[in-house]
Amino acid sequence: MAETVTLSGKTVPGLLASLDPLLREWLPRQRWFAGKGRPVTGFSLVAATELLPAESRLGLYHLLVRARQGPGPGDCYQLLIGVREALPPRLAPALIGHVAQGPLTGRTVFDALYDARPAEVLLEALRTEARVGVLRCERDPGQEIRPGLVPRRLTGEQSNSSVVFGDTFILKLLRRVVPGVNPDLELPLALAREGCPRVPPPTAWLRADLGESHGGDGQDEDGSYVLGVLQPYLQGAADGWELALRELAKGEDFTAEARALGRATAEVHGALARALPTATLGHGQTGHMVEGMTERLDAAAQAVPALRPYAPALRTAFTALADLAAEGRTWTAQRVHGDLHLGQCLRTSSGEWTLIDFEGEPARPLAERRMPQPTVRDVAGMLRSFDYAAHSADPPDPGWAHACRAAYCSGYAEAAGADPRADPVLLRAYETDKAVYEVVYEARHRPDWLPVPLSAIHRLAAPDLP
Ligand SMILES: Nc1ncnc2c1ncn2[C@@H]1O[C@H](COP(=O)(O)OP(=O)(O)O)[C@@H](O)[C@H]1O
Ligand SMILES: O=P(O)(O)O[C@H]1O[C@H](CO)[C@@H](O[C@H]2O[C@H](CO)[C@@H](O)[C@H](O)[C@H]2O)[C@H](O)[C@H]1O
Repeated sequence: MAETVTLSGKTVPGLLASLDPLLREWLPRQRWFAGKGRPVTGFSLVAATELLPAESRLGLYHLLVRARQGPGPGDCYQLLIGVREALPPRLAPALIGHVAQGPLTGRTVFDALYDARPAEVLLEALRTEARVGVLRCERDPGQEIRPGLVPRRLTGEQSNSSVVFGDTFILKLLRRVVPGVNPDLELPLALAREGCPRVPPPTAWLRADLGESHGGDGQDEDGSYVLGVLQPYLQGAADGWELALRELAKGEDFTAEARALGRATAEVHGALARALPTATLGHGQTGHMVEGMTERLDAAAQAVPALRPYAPALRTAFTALADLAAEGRTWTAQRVHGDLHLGQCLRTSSGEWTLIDFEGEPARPLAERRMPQPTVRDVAGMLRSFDYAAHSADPPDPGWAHACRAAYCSGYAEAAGADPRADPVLLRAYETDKAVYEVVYEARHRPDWLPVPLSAIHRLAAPDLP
């Protein structure tokens, strides 16, 4: 049984003075730091909540800080800062630094998510729907959370940070946060209401309620931030990326799984279309969409020189779509996953495919991520992912990707009643847009992987070559 704890909720004057020089060094080194490549020039505090006072053996602070990087207010990050006299060796990888100034002088601060006690404190707060400082915990009254579940931090490369509790729940704490409705909570809640079994239903969630606008990136700005979501942990589930690589290494066929994944995607799309508003994209909206794709391509070509020679040919994928719209073609749009790839698909121990991580592409503005879009966008993401897997194999196996891509589209068509391949212009535009995104993503986060999306760019730029 978890030890009960009273969360302090105090604010701490001067806290940032203690942390600033250490965070400047530490923050840019984190996998989830979104502003890679530009130095952090300073911080401003959006909110600080003391959970456990620093005078106790373990101090714990919840922080929302903006990291300035050049002009503009900078991105806002969620940090859970632990404070101890000294770190035990098991917490060495969590070290942020030794404080030399301000109220925490002489103490050691660390990323508290590496430690069990802070994670227990968070779970207990969610379980009891605690309200402390600006933090608000809410939960689904229909799901039980047993007290005292043992936490374990996930160690994989992530855009956010996750903790598993007793193999029963997983808590994802968002790292770069923006005010407004977050699709990572909004869509799973809507799907749960719709009774869709393909997505784990949110059990509890954490928000910061700042009451007034604090500068965000879109129309949804309302001073309320979604900070984390607790959901059932699918014990024994395997992620699609690892499964695909395993089958590739063995030279095994993956088309049955690809087909099942296509069906699962179509079912989730069906439920989203029932749960949330849809739209028709006419000439104007399609033009806007094409403009966005073209702008992203231009920005990507600026940022990644290897993309430049392909830009004119890639642009034709977008102009072809604009031409169809000019002839009067329209498309149905609805809420979609927004960043679907094999790593977002979990195959449960009973063999069912489940989709996770509805945050959308983290780098895009929230308002854009929440806009209705053609479902082909997710299909394109998955098609790209089969290609990624095949090109990560040694030697690359384009035939494997080709077979999986076809099987995925067939599975999708079976469940949706419409085959994404029936609209090749739309599909090519979205696949191109996704490959361009991936080029930028890899250049920024994993330069060694850049050849993978670039090989697709090469093919997409010359679609008629064999
Ligand atoms: N409900 C779940 N059950 C089991 N594992 C999960 C679940 N949700 C997420 N995971 C694991 O956690 C990892 C990170 O989750 P994800 O939502 O993709 O976070 P991020 O946005 O940080 O990438 C996933 O790749 C998956 O392995
Ligand atoms: O899962 P995230 O929300 O963090 O998504 C980001 O990271 C992904 C990589 O971890 C990245 O996906 C790309 O690499 C995958 C293999 O690692 C591949 O399956 C995907 O098809 C490819 O796009 C994703 O784009 C990015 O947003």
